[in-house]
Amino acid sequence: MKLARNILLVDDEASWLRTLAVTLNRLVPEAEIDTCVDSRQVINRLQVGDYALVLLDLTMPFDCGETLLAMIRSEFPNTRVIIVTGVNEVDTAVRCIKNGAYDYFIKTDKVEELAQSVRRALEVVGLERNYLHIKERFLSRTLDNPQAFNNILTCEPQMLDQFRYLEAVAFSPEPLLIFGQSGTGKCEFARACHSLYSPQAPFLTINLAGISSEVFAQKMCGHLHHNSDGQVDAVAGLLHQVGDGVLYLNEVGALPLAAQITLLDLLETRQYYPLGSDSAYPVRCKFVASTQDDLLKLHQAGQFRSDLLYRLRAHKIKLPPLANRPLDISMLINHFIAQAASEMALPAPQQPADLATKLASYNFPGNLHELKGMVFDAVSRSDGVALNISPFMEAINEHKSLTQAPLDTLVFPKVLPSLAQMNQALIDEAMSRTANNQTAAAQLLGISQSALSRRLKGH
Ligand SMILES: Nc1ncnc2c1ncn2[C@@H]1O[C@H](COP(=O)(O)OP(=O)(O)OP(=O)(O)O)[C@@H](O)[C@H]1O
Repeated sequence: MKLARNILLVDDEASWLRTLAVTLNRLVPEAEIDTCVDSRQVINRLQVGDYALVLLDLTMPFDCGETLLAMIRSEFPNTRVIIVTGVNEVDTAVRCIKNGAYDYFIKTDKVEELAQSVRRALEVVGLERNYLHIKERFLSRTLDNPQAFNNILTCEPQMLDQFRYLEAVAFSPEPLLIFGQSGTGKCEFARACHSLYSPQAPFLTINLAGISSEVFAQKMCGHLHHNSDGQVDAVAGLLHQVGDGVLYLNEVGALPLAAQITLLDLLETRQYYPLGSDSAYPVRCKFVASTQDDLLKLHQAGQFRSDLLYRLRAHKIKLPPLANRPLDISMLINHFIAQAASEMALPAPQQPADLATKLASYNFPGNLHELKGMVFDAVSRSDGVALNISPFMEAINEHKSLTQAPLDTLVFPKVLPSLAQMNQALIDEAMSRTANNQTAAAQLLGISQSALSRRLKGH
């Protein structure tokens, strides 16, 4: 289930129906429009078609509009009804709204206003359907499409929860925001979302780190170039290329403020204009954005728009760092050994039984990128039987020496103390460590007991 977009237009005047269908096709291009001239067929049509919205005339032979309105609201509560009629009576309008009509228009009203109301009704139905779907999926403990997660190995319960959540929200047309350090698997999750949402359509990525607002607009929307000979060259943007697929916005936190407005506009209007063109095209893709930065903090620092932030995180996934997934380490090492051996055409060496335990205290600052790199290095250095563990031990020892360094090294404050202050601090420390035993303290300081005694008296 994606956008709610099926609309049934009901009116006994065939020519009016045709005109209305053409107008709405133009003003609400994302809608799929059917017509019905015979009021007796409306309920049958609703039973077989998945209509989000019915535009209903009031005065028709056989079943009148008000009767149909009551039937639709009771039998198809998830379908909205907008009355479009020649009856310009306040009483009738009030009665229809009270009986559940979403809106009421006179046939002579401005079509733009009707189109706006149609858009809003489709959005409301879409949101309701999404909410129900997400609730149902999330409450279920099993995955319907486990194959979508084939490339994400894990047995950590917190990650499996994220699978179920992703499966529940993948079909929503709202954006998905994936938050996690580099190498925690954000791109793999975006791909899993694509496998669930639109596996037949493209998956495209745009890296936003360092991009300028102009390049962003051009890459997204494409452009038309008007040559001097009157010819027009068109360059298709990502929004055109991706079609109904998934567009992955990598590092959205790096997007300049002006480009954030462009993105917000795309998300809100679901329309775009190629540069150099004044024709609007519909945005049909799903957006998945990733970030290593806390967007709320970026917003507080004035670097990220709050309206975009709230729009992007309609659905959000937070991926834990690898150091918090101890159950996965051994399995991931085996996975990367197999991958490395196959890519380098080498025999796959065996993982030593205690390697994962040795790595338990290592914090993997580069997450899976780092683990993968270590395994590839280890496989290339192995004899084909046992995995060479030196790349792992080097990282562990480096980590140890970095974290222990401050203990063995003097750390001076920014403003250096005077020699007299340092002397006094050393004497105080030695006296305190030896419980005020002057002989022992003098030994620690490398001076005689009488010299220490003189200094203490002087102090
Ligand atoms: N759970 C997993 N099981 C197996 N391989 C994984 C898993 N998670 C990630 N990988 C692999 O680890 C590498 C890093 O993952 P990925 O690119 O998805 O991370 P990322 O968070 O998007 O990184 P970056 O922020 O640098 O773009 C990739 O080669 C990916 O295939």
